[in-house]
Amino acid sequence: MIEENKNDMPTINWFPGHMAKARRLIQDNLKLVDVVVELLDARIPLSSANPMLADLIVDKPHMIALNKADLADQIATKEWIHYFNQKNIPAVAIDSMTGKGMKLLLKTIDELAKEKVNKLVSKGVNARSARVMILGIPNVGKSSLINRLAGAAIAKTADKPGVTRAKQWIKIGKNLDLLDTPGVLWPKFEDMQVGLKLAFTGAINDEVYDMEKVMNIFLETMIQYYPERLIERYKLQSDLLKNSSEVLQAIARKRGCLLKGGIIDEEKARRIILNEFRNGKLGLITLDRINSI
Ligand SMILES: Nc1nc2c(ncn2[C@@H]2O[C@H](COP(=O)(O)OP(=O)(O)OP(=O)(O)O)[C@@H](O)[C@H]2O)c(=O)[nH]1
Repeated sequence: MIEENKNDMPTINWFPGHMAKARRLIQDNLKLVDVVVELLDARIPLSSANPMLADLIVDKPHMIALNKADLADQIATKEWIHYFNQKNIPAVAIDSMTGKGMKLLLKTIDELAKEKVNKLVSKGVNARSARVMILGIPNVGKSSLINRLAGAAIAKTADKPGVTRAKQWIKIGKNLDLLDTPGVLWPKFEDMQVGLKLAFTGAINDEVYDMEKVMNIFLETMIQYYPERLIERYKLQSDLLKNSSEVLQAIARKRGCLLKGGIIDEEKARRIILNEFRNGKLGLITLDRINSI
């Protein structure tokens, strides 16, 4: 059990002023769109969610895209999709780097928007493209997704008169316009576990947290859920996997992380492990699990 200690948590600049500003910006943009795509990190679908989102979007059609699915445990991703579907929230797994899942994403947005567009048509308004915006916490892949969709775009539309002059819309597909700037949600920090997972996945800047503490807990998590990945990747003896400090030392030795006089360079080993996790070299890993809700 990890002790909750708020003082250990990184301080990012999400103090109330920033949150209020982010909230206002999102609320302004929400007025312009028909559908909201909430982008989550497939490795941490709970920890990368912003609990205030529901209040912000009220009854706007909304779906979830689990991004970075190429790095997540595929079985866990399927379970998460099922979990959200049961709550009547459409959810799809995507990889914004390769474009995997984009077709299903667009189809799902289209379906969500249909009702709104049909309503306009029934009121005698000419059918228009549905408008959509992407929301998510920092580093979840919002720009990558927008670029990916824009790359496939038929054309980029200029400012839309009558909507707002400053907004840029990207035409994606026949019937969709995407707001080219995403909404940045603030991550939630109150829960120590959530903060740690945000740190593992790079949602929090590496400079602002205690790498030693975070990596100890990362290794504990790996020992608990994915011990075989550590064994495979670092060719460890399975009886070594008792605690994070032994594992760290063993990995450091295997990787030649040594300082003068043969002293182990733990800091270097921590960086190696973290980078390898983030690059998917430890295999496909999901750190938020349904059975822990
Ligand atoms: N493996 C993988 N990496 C991704 C994916 N999408 C984005 N990334 C990477 O994640 C990092 C963050 O992506 P961005 O698109 O900059 O994220 P963002 O949400 O716009 O970030 P902010 O500008 O900080 O709000 C980059 O290094 C991307 O290359 C994905 O689907 N798979």
